[in-house]
Amino acid sequence: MLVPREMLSNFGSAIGGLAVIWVMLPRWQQYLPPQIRDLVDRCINKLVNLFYPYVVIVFSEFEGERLARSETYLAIQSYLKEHATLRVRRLKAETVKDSQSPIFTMGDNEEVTDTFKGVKVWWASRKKIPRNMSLSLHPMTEDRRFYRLAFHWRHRQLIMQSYVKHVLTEGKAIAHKNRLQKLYTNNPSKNWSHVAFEHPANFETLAMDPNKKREILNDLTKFREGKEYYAKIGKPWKRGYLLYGPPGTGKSTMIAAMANFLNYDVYDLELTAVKDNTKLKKLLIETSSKSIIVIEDIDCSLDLTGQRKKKEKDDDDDDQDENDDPAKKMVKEEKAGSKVTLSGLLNFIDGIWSACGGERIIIFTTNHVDKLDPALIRRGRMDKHIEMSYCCFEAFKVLARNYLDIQDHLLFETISRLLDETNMTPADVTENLMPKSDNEDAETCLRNLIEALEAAKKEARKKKEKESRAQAKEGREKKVNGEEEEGKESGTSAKEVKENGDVGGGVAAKEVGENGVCSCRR
Ligand SMILES: Nc1ncnc2c1ncn2[C@@H]1O[C@H](COP(=O)(O)OP(=O)(O)OP(=O)(O)O)[C@@H](O)[C@H]1O
Ligand SMILES: [Mg+2]
Repeated sequence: MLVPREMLSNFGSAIGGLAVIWVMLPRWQQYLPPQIRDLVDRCINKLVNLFYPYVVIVFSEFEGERLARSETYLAIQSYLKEHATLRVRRLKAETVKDSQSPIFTMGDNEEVTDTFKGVKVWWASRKKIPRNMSLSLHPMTEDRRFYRLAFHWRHRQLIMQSYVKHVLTEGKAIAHKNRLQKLYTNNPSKNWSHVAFEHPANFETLAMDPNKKREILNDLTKFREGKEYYAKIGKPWKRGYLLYGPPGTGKSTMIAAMANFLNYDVYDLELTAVKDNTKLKKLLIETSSKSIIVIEDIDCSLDLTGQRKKKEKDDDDDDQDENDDPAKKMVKEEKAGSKVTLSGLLNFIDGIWSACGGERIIIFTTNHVDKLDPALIRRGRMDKHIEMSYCCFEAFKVLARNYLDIQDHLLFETISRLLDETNMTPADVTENLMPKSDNEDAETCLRNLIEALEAAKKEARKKKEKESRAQAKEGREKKVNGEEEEGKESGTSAKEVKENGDVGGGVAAKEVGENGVCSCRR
């Protein structure tokens, strides 16, 4: 009930006015004995408390010397937007930075009530117009807006210790939910620049084994809600994921789905554009909480694999290609310009980064997990290793539902058998499931997929046969070479023996010499 409180408020103000008069007139007071003065003081206090038993807290929109917009005010605004705006008649539409759409907040001088653990509180949105209407460089700060929270003094403890904290936590969560997600990228000239992150991937549309998917979702949920848990076990609130698997199995799609699920920003870290370890530290320190830091194709990014020698050799082999391919040349030049090292990255993940902020996920992706230095991906750094593999039947069913709106079909059995017999990435499966023209219905798409699977199976069989022929040929050549070697060795000894024979006995030397020639021929 707002009215009685307002009436009380007015009456209380009158009593307060009397109290002020009393305090402001020290000349009267000096003629009274101190005991009487104390008594009058106490009575006036009691009277004020009796008629105005409310405590009022004011939260201003701008604070500090530089009049920055108060985060507390913004959190309260978000909280009230969610909990109270439906009950007020006058609303204000505001465009807030990083928010997806204008937000509707309580209009000036509106009031609403809220209840917390059975206790009622009163919120009012107020505006103070300065008397001096002089021109200002900061016109928006001229109108001093504030929220006024009133509650009975009996609940002072509960409101100040729990309710305000609850409003701020919930308000921040609401603001975070409504904000625009961002995708940050780094480049050599500027640390991070960002665009809106608008990837449509989600776990519903991600094709993979449902049990594995559930496990990942549980892991992410546990992480997101794990603030207290991480504090309890004394571990920084961070988690590393390694996604590995052949190209086109959904590693990048999985990252986008994770970001959408958690509503986190994404920092796509391009290591080849980072000059050295110092710059790397600076970049990572600048990341905000509630974010995913991604290093894609970590095995290709830099010399992080600990296989420098081999890489150098590969690079030499690539020299010829680079002459033809300017893109390859550019990558090589970028790598040559970057001095980020494996130890730099590891030190950072384990060291200083652990100390700054929380709620960050780091993800590495690779096509060649076996090439990575074990130090880089050991548990504790990369806590969870997720294999993204070729399309299984369960994953296909998700794709069929997404692309063709079908849950079941007569051709599913054939597809299931073919998927068991051959490897096809989800990317290739999706390509076949997409209708190429308006005339293609679901069945045509499934038949296209069957055709592609059969072709892939044939191709794989041919490749296998070719490989086994090559292996057999190699084996035969080895055998022949081995025999020749053996023969040579026997021949040499024959010669030696022959030489010896010339010294010692001619018949024996001839016999052995003949044997040697035979063994070679054989
Ligand atoms: N598991 C999947 N679920 C749904 N769609 C997928 C999946 N895997 C691949 N796709 C489709 O294939 C396309 C390519 O997949 P994506 O870029 O995620 O593969 P990747 O594993 O990151 O490949 P690379 O190793 O080459 O980076 C995606 O845009 C998506 O349409
Ligand atoms: Mg990728």
